[in-house]
Amino acid sequence: MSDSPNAHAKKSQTFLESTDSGTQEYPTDVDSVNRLGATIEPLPDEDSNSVMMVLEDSKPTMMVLFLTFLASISGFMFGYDTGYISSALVAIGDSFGSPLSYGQEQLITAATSLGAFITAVVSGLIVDFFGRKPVLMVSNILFVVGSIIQCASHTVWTMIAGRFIMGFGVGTGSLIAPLYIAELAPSSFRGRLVVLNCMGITGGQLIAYGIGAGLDSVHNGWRIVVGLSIIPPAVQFISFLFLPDTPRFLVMKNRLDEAAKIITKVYNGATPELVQEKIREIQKANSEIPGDNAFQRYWNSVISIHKVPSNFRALFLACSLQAIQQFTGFNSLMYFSATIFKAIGFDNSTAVSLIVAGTNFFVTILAFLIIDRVGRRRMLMVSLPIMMLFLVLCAISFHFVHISFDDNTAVVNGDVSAWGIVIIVFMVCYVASYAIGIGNVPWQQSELFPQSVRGLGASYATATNWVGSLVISSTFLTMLKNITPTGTFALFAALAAISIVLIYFCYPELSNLSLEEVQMVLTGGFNIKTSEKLAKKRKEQRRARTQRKEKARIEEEQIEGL
Ligand SMILES: O[C@H]1[C@H](O)[C@@H](O)[C@H](O)[C@@H](O)[C@H]1O
Repeated sequence: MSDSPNAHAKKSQTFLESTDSGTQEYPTDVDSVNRLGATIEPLPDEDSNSVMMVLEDSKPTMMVLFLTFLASISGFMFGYDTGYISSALVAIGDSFGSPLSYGQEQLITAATSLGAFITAVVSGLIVDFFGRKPVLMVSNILFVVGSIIQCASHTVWTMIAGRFIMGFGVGTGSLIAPLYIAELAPSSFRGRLVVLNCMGITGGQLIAYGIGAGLDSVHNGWRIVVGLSIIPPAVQFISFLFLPDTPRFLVMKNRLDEAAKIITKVYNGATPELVQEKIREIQKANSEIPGDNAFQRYWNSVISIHKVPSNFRALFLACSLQAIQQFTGFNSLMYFSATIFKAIGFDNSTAVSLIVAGTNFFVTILAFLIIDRVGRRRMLMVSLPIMMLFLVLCAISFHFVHISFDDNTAVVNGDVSAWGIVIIVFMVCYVASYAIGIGNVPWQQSELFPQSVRGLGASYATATNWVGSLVISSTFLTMLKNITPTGTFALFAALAAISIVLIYFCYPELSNLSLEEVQMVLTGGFNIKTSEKLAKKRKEQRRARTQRKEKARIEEEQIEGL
């Protein structure tokens, strides 16, 4: 039942007052953190039996791994659908009557990013109301419809329409999959499990490049490449018919019994008492956004995300990281590396591009292995300076290579020189340093927000990603022509330099913290020092607990052996 107008007005007023002061959520803990000058005193000590330590420390259950794997199919589709287009553009040839013009190629490529941008914005509105699972399933339908239209298309415009609709699916999936995973994962494994989705993206890109190259000379082979993309969303759709939404969403909707059932399944060692404690913890971190209808609630979340200081800090960080990921230029290589390598003079440029996609994928596996151990902040502070270095080296090397342009701004000819090889080596190093840090960390975005604005915040950040991808993919060739490859790579390097300063001063260490602790860190400032201390403390506590468990296990074995 909805509130009476008076009651609702009062609720909204209280809400707005509290958002002004920024103390609406987590009154006790956050106040203590602020009072103590952002020390970590109010947090549980090593011997505490708190939910944070027992549940968040637990190894992911089979159920969590299974759900993460299925959700990562969205990542795979994101990668596959953005990856196949470079080979398809070549393979389409004159399937639509005449060869594609440069402008048509741009439109076909950009249609998916544009569609993705639109749904990344809209989905933020709906995931918090309808749930993560139903919206994910709708994205599957959009993927399939988009693929079918493309497969059957005989004109450029139907192809563009198919890519656009598929983009709706890509945008929605790219928002929800990491959100779904982050909300399920125990905190000490959250980073890794979200990176699994990134492995889906980079693996999808690699496979799309590979299949595209393999079917290059098959008549209408590009239709097979597109047609294959129907299978993963169909599998994901059917699986999710039988699978749950996240406990955090269910608690938000007051469906506590369902939430309890799932918490029991996703956390190892979840006794009924711990499950109840976990639910209370989630409730405490969750402020219900008031409003009589969806629009009012959406509007109030928009206000909350901008006016509550900790929410706004989270928003600033999530969007900045996605912008840094895109504006430091990686996708220019993803989409145009074949063009660049052709310009430098390589005959089999698609094969050389496979090296870029392969490096991105394999280094993402490395990121998967270390993200929770090394920490997000440290990975960024190592990866960005190395990236900047190799961007500068690429810029310098391009100065020594002769590249010319035709009227369509496409890059042509040039001899393979020693500098050409040097550029490839530098690019591979650049891609590796990208993939170890900024290629993955921004997708941890959901952990920055409290669940009352998590969908909205993740949607702003995902939309930033797609705008960046759209801008870079539609301006890169023009930049090469107008400010030269040296100027273009120097510009990316300059943006990387600014990013380093931003991360150094603003991005706290969030690895190993529970989603509720992240909110405490972002209250009253960016609290870099506090976050580092807290993350370290959590890590040590975890190590000590593992050692204690191991010791107890050995002792038990010895007693049994007597
Ligand atoms: O994290 C992903 C990944 O790095 C992809 O390779 C890239 O194409 C995407 O734009 C990015 O969001």
